[in-house]
Amino acid sequence: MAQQNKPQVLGVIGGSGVYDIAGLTNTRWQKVSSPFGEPSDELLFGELNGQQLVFLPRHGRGHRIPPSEINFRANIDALKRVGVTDIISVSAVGSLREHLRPGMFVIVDQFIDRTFARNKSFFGTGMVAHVSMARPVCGRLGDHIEAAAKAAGIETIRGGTYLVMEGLQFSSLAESELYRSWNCDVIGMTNMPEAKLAREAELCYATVAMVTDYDCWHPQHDDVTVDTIVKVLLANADKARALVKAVAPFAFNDQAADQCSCRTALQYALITAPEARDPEVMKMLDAVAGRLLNA
Ligand SMILES: CSC[C@H]1O[C@H](OP(=O)(O)O)[C@H](O)[C@@H]1O
Ligand SMILES: Nc1ncnc2[nH]cnc12
Repeated sequence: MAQQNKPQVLGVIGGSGVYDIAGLTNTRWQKVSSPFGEPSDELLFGELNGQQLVFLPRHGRGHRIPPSEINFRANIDALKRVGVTDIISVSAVGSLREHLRPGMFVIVDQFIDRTFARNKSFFGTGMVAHVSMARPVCGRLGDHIEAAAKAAGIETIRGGTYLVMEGLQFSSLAESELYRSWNCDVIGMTNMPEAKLAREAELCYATVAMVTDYDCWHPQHDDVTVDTIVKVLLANADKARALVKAVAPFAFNDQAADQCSCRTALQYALITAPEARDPEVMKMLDAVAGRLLNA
């Protein structure tokens, strides 16, 4: 069932403060069309140590697109379409825990999805599928990020629950305290439905969450503002770039990648009978579910 001999291509989705990626060679920005609409921006193709890497700024260059209006489906479809197999999401987050201080990096492993105004699936009427989100991030990719961070001397915390809120406004104090009572660790506005769609597209997905603030619950810290977030992001941008660079050799040289369960996430997920499938919907799924539908 594993996908044999598929070349590994690392994709990086850059969040707030990360609108391109330094140190790539043979770079070109290129428009990629998707049946799901417009991705956030052109994709930046480049090479890192001779291996292909594809970068997409989640909010577009210049941070034009707010979280609720990001076309997550087009972004993930475009990355899959150009051959990306593994996605590292880089995201700014607020901390809901005393010990997660601004400047720290967290490799999150769970999400609580509180978003409500977004297209959350590639599937629907005409082709229904239900993938597992029990373990929403790729543990294998998480291992590589952890190893790379260690090698690069970057302090990271492994594990944590990311509460995904709709926004665009930041949380009220009551909401922030509610999420803390749910044992959430960090809060942001973007990693859902991104992680769900990556799973549907059978892509490995892991998040590096960069803590920028204490949201609004900490009695000794000011309530979060964009200004504070940007200041902390700027101070940590080099660290984020160094981490992406350091992960690449680990991710590129992983013999176990083909066996990763993320890559067969749709195997037992499709439920619509072949004769009940809508050909138009199937056409749109050519990249996302091509492994099964074109077989
Ligand atoms: C600019 S502050 C709020 C903004 O930052 C985070 O985005 P991303 O995950 O793309 O770094 C947060 O989720 C909000 O969208
Ligand atoms: N406190 C916060 N709430 C939501 N998104 C964020 N991104 C960075 N900090 C945040």
